[in-house]
Amino acid sequence: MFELHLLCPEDRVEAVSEALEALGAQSVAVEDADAQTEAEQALFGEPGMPPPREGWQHSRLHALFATEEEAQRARQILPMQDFFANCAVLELTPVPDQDWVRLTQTQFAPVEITPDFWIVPSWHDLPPQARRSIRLDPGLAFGTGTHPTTRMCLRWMARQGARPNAAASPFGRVLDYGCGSGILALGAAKLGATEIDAVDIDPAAVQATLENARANDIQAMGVQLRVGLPELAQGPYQTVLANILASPLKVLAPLLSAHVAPGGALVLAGILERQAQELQEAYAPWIRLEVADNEDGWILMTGTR
Ligand SMILES: C[S@@+](CC[C@H](N)C(=O)[O-])C[C@H]1O[C@@H](n2cnc3c(N)ncnc32)[C@H](O)[C@@H]1O
Repeated sequence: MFELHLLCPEDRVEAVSEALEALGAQSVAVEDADAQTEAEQALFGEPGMPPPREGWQHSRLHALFATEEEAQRARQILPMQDFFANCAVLELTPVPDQDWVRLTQTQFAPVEITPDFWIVPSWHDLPPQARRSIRLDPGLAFGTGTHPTTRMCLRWMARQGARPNAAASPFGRVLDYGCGSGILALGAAKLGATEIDAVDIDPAAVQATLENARANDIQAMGVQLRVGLPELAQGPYQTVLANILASPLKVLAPLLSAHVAPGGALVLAGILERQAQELQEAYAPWIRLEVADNEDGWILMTGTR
């Protein structure tokens, strides 16, 4: 593999990316050329909505080609194009052969939720102190336990389970709304929930959750786990978990609130610190949300109906 590195202003990123793909690039990655400097710019997009911009003011593009000939051709042809004005080819580098599977695996170590509750990839031994664990490998669906939003939801559940007077299942009937890999549903099962519905708009997430449930023997534990598209969620739940993002969480406020049983808990993640008030306002007709945890600029909001 060979990688062509280029610089582009924001308004050329799309045209140059498309041209690179037309010239045989197998992938094009775009990053902020000013990253780690004073000029670094944050660029957040919400799912289902167009990105706020196509790229950064100074964007660095990395295009991956299968052969050196293809990469050289792109290197020669692009500078002749009108749309390449103000862009530059930086260099062409060979990509060293690597054991990509091993390399990926080394990037996923066991994740500690609490000292005795861990997320552990299948190729790792369980840490000796792990009394409870979720076996989970990175896949197409979001949720490996490495993101603060997921970790805060799991920590919240672990705290409920750890209460001295907690009943056998501290969660009652559980809804994992936007289940991704199913990590929160699996966490709830490992922490004592016996009746769980996990739903997602993405069929790949539904599939991943089913596979991860099998890998964790959830059925053998006597847990009734139902997995499907959002319409599977029906009726009241004692615990409703949703780690999505602020915009969809606001749109979903009436629906999620309606699923929370009287006295039940709503647990929301995917929210940035500065978005706390807008979430409080969106849920105010039904539930008073409070900030229950925070990590790396993300917050966990919870409330009781
Ligand atoms: C950030 S991931 C969270 C995955 C996992 N629950 C976790 O905590 O790591 C958000 C998930 O919500 C799903 N999602 C987004 N909008 C949704 C909606 N309106 N209804 C249901 N699921 C949605 C996405 O497909 C994605 O799998």
